[in-house]
Amino acid sequence: MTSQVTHPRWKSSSTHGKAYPGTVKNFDQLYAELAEKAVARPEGSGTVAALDAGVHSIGKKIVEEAAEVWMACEHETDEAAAEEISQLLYHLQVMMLAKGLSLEDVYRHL
Ligand SMILES: N=c1c2ncn([C@@H]3O[C@H](COP(=O)(O)OP(=O)(O)OP(=O)(O)O)[C@@H](O)[C@H]3O)c2ncn1[C@@H]1O[C@H](COP(=O)(O)O)[C@@H](O)[C@H]1O
Repeated sequence: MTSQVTHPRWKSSSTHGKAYPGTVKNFDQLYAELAEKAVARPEGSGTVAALDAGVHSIGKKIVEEAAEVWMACEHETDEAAAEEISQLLYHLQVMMLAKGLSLEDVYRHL
């Protein structure tokens, strides 16, 4: 049987940025920013350093962040859980770039 999860905040929060301050970026915008950095390679970019470290290192970071998401969701505040989830999404995007995968490559499986 398929279980359905419902959460009141899914209904009340905007998915189009209206509920957030102007500085907040969405998933596509972050990917575009990281893709640009991968090419321009600005000094001090953690993304460039992560890409240079390679797929193995990025993979380890993803596993670490995934564990932090799990722990935060079970034992910490919703805010902490949301922050950990954002970090996991970031590292997944870094892996996509390392592998040369576009957003469309991933989205077509959703
Ligand atoms: N959204 C993120 C982001 N989320 C997570 N992280 C990285 O992931 C780490 C996660 O923090 P943790 O506390 O879990 O890990 P940590 O063990 O303290 O950190 P490390 O020692 O492992 O780096 C952070 O320290 C960052 O290095 C991010 N790094 C960058 N971004 C965004 O990516 C864009 C490009 O960033 P730069 O490439 O650094 O310019 C900017 O918009 C940033 O805001």
